[in-house]
Amino acid sequence: MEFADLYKLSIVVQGVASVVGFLILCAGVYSCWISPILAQRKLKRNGFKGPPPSFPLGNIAEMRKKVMVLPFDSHRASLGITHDIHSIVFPYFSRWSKLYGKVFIYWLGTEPFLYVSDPEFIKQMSTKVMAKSWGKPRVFKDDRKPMFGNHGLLMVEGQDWVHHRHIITPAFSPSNLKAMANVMVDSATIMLDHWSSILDSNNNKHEIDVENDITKMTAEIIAKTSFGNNIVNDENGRKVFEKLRAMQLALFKSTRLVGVPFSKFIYQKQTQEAKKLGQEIDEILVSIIKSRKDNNNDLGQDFLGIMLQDDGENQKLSVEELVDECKTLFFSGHETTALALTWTLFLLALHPQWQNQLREEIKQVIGEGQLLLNDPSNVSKLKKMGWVMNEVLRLYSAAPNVQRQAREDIQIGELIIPNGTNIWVDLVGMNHDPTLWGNDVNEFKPERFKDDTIHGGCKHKMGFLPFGFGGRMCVGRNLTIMEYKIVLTLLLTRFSFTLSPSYSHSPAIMLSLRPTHGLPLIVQHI
Ligand code: HEM
Repeated sequence: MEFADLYKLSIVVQGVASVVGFLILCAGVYSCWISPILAQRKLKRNGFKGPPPSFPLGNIAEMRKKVMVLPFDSHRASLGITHDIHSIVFPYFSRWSKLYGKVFIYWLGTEPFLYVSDPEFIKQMSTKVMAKSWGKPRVFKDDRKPMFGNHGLLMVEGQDWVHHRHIITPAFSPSNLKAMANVMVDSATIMLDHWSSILDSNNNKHEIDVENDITKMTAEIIAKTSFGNNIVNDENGRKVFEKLRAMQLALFKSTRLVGVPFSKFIYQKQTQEAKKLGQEIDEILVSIIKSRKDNNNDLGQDFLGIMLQDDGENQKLSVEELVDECKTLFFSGHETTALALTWTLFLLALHPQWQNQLREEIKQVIGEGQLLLNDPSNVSKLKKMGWVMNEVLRLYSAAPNVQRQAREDIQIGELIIPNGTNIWVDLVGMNHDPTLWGNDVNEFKPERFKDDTIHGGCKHKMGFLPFGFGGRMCVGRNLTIMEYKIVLTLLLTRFSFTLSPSYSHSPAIMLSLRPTHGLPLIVQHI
């Protein structure tokens, strides 16, 4: 090629590169700036109010100021133990809802979110839109991809969601759950025997961080129920189990600027760490799934085995989908249950009379000694324990919110929720709303569920949604209820609990609602 031709070619290449660069810049400016401004105008036209956002953080600056966890000592000194936690964990929502009502718009970066803590609005929303037509916020899908993938039940949408839900629901059938009860008894007993040996060498009284131990135990239970009993001894199984927990910690550590353009580049180290762990976990899960598939004659009755079964009607899930389902079940299946148990022990430590009432009920319903081992599913008859569980989920909602994204314009009364708007249903806000529960809203009163076991006397039937609402309601709720009752029965029949002086009351949102400094309790043999 002649020099002149080369020169012409390089001019053309430079021209094309400049045009491509310009187009990328335009696309960036449009999606990060112009599109959010247009969305904001549309929301205002449709009657939505809310705190004014600024570019590029939206309302995050104001939210982050208040989210900061106070240092251990100053927090202990400044806070007594109050169950009025909405203004502690979501001070900005608490303030904004006084200004703008129970439905308003706020911004995470350049993403508009519709805040909702009005049960009537939720009722109307869920009658207008079918479960499969809701989306899940794209910003969260992206942010939590290493944990849940994009093909697990929590994140899939549309017809894919229908397909996944259809395959996964049978795994939680009563007969499958009954078969899982012994796994729960075994794992809980290992933890309790360990506590016993600590007490034996400490004059029957010792401080134990129960949150830590309970989380490990529920993680072991979900690992065994997902992949079979051998998973904790198997080399690959142990690795995947450890890496899943490491990734969870990596994601908890970081308070990322979700919704802010290019924020991934600011938190590059954490993003890379979670991504790398995510890839390693995927590889190990693929090898576990493949070897299980090769052993076609014995797929097993754990979650993985059930998901692999072909009922002749449904196409099975692909390996990629199975990997995401395994991760989804692991993360959504142990953290929330562990927190429900942890906050229960906290509240029972403050209310020893309820420890005694539950022990009495256990004695009456289950009897003493070995009965639990004969038929662990007997625990379903423990009614008072059910009230306690509901009251704990009300005061300290393990899952503090439910999220959706509109995939079409939705008209609710006079308002139109524009397509693409993210929706944040504030369960903590509703659970602590005196207009729904009365003036004793922040008191621990399990008896409010005595005559109204489902709604606890809440003034609106959609005001208490610990497991979500509509067709996307939690698929694991029956498993949780059984696990909660089995573990709590075993705990209360062997030990008594009081709050340690070193406990600092600092509930905080780290995906779930957690005690920031753990839960140290003084544990004694009965
Ligand atoms: C105290 C324990 C639990 C609480 C408070 C809880 C709460 C929730 C909530 C609020 C939702 C969202 C529902 C919605 O979007 O409307 C949900 C969904 C889900 N939960 Fe749970 N959950 C718990 C335990 C579990 C367990 C043990 C598992 C699995 C073993 C599980 C698996 C899931 C899955 C897969 C979804 C997505 C369902 C779908 O979108 O179809 N959860 N849960």
